[in-house]
Amino acid sequence: MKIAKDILYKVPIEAVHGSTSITINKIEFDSRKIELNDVFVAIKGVLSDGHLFIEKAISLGAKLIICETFPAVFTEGVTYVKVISSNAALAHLAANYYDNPSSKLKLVGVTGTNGKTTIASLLYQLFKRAGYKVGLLSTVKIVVDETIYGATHTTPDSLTINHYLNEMVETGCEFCFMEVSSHGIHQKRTEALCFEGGVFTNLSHDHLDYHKTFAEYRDVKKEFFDHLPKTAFALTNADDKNGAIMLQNTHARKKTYALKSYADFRAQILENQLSGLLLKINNDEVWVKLIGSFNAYNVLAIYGVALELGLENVEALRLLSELESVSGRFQYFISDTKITTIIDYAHTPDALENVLKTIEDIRTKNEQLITVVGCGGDRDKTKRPIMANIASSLSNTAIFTSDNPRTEDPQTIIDEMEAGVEGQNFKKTVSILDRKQAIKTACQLAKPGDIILIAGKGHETYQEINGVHQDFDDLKIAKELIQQLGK
Ligand SMILES: CC(=O)N[C@H]1[C@@H](OP(=O)(O)OP(=O)(O)OC[C@H]2O[C@@H](n3ccc(=O)[nH]c3=O)[C@H](O)[C@@H]2O)O[C@H](CO)[C@@H](O)[C@@H]1O[C@H](C)C(=O)N[C@@H](C)C(=O)N[C@H](CCC(=O)O)C(=O)O
Ligand SMILES: Nc1ncnc2c1ncn2[C@@H]1O[C@H](COP(=O)(O)OP(=O)(O)OP(=O)(O)O)[C@@H](O)[C@H]1O
Ligand SMILES: N[C@H](CCC[C@H](N)C(=O)O)C(=O)O
Ligand SMILES: [Mg+2]
Repeated sequence: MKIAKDILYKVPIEAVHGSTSITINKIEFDSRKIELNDVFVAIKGVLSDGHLFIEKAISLGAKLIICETFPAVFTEGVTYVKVISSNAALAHLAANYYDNPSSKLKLVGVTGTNGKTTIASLLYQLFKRAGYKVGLLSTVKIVVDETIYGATHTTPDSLTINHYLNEMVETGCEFCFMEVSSHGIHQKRTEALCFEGGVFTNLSHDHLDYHKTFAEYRDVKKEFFDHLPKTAFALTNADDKNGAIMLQNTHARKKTYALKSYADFRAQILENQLSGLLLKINNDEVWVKLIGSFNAYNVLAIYGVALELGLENVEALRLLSELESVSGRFQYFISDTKITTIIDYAHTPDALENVLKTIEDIRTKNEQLITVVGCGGDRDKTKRPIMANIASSLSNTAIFTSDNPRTEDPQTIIDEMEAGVEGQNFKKTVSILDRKQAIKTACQLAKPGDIILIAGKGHETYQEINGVHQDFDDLKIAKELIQQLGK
């Protein structure tokens, strides 16, 4: 049981109607979950407006209503608090409700278009290997030291974040690494958290359905760094043209990493093979099992964070060399006939181009590259033709197929992809609606030594079609087909 006024601490309040000395049960922002004596936070969403459900919440027992506009009539015995932003209020309420768990461990947020899951997951792995209890909030999963929970978002809502942070504190975790998505920042899911550090990876085309312009998308990411405290570090990629912009107005300790520019943490790629990368980080050589030049950036960012959090240089380098790849991020297997199949979550033009260029760097001319790729439905449509163009120009064969069509017609998505293919590349492409058939065709086409890239779904174990999640695992299916076909 908590007292209303205690959990309202730091919430920017405009007006109050009723008493804030009441005891409350728990906080909800979905009226359907309200129980007796709960707080209902009314949020103006994308699809509907929580303010329309205030009456419903009260009928289910809500005693404290947090809203941006007062209703026309007040209900007796219910307290109403008018706030400037319900999202921001929710963030503070959630942090207060769980006694500010983010201030009781070292929390590091990773933001940027690509690399968040990789960096956050590998930091989790590295600090576990260093002997600490650690937490992780990522697209793939939520981990409280060794207990794994499913993830629904890259950055969950603030109630969920604080719930798990609290569990981490209770379990004795000293560190937590979390992904900070642009939706998360925009919806203030991370607003009341106390960060020890922030990392910027890179910025490229994504989510322009939600953010409308690239500048708006960039500024939302920057907001995360604007809000970091003086005591935190802000580590940015100096090779990315938006890297410096991110730190323009931050109060945090500014640190940079780069392969091409001057930076606090510098690396050089000495070798880049299918078995890993040999890097020279500052003055030390280290062999890591991760593949592809983009992973040199990820490794360098991880190294920077490890040092900023107090690990010794030698220990950080040793731990880097032990890291294992993250599920669905350049995950691969080699068949009996030496066909290499790579599963990668690349679902943006930039990520796809990176993965294809990485394969280009490590393959010899004799091997054919067959790419299977689709684009998700109900998401940014403008990336479809661009991704198809990239796949068809950088592969010997590109097979366009369905990703998660969601509520869209999968054939329409493929048509929109095909529109981006340049004339001279058209003969290298084929469209197969059914993802399993598309993967099967790639396996049939592949000759010994060839490379198959299956892009877009990475770790996902389902395909979402019209609201239904059907079992689908790219890695499992590819392994089965390769075996069935005796490849
Ligand atoms: C577009 C978007 O970000 N939507 C998020 C948003 O929901 P919304 O604004 O659509 O909510 P809404 O349905 O309009 O409802 C408004 C309010 O009314 C409430 N309501 C609604 C109905 C009712 O009967 N009673 C009631 O109280 C709802 O609980 C809500 O508080 O707030 C919800 C609660 O936090 C989120 O779950 C939801 O994420 C949806 C499911 C989603 O798909 N989000 C994706 C796009 C997302 O956030 N992705 C990023 C990663 C992107 C990336 O970098 O790859 C992420 O961090 O996961
Ligand atoms: N530093 C990087 N630069 C460019 N591309 C990268 C980088 N790291 C990973 N990628 C590519 O982007 C894909 C997605 O990587 P990852 O899941 O780590 O990113 P993310 O930022 O968490 O993405 P999401 O927003 O979807 O959660 C990977 O599968 C890989 O192809
Ligand atoms: N976090 C990403 C996931 C996309 C994954 C891809 N498989 C798809 O379904 O579009 C997003 O919400 O845009
Ligand atoms: Mg992610």
